Amino acid sequence: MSRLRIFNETDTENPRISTTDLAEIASELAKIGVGFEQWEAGAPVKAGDAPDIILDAYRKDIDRLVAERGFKTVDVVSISPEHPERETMRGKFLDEHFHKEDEVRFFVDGSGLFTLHVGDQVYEILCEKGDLIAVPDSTLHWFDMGPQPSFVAIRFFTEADGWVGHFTGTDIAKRFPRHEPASGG
Ligand SMILES: CSCCC(=O)/C(O)=C/O
Ligand SMILES: [Fe+2]
Ligand code: NI
Repeated sequence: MSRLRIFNETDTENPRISTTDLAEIASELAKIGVGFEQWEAGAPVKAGDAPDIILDAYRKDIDRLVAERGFKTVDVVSISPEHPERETMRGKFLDEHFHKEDEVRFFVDGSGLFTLHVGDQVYEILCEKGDLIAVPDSTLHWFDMGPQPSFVAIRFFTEADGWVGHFTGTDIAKRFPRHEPASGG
């Protein structure tokens, strides 16, 4: 279940808001210019599937979004818990950074934890299958796929170069919760 928690940056343990209500999540995030929508993610794809399979399965949605918003590049991050490079891939996004373009991601399987640092507030968003999130350019943030990653996200870029992160060098991300592994068998 998708979830939003909002913290003061000085209190990493007690969120001042915690909600799984999708309308409330969208409305809180809209206040900081972040788009949060639910899209149908019914194609039979799973974490670890090859990017081409994902792109073929979601071609219609991708083409629509590209036509509407003028994206130049689309790629896929698809990682299962068995991925041999999972630690390296996890480490790539774990520290505070920003992009010089909006960060638009459509989760079509699994989950991941986005955390945004806006002013003195920290917005932790648990994104799940079916969530489309659009974070404005220059927003400070980090992303945790967890130690046993299991997700597929389609990424949309307005820059031809694709993913470019600018790291701030702060340690704020280390002080906030990480993505907890799913419990149970
Ligand atoms: C959810 S897709 C992988 C993470 C990513 O692209 C990013 O920019 C995290 O900040
Ligand atoms: Fe990012
Ligand atoms: Ni700050």
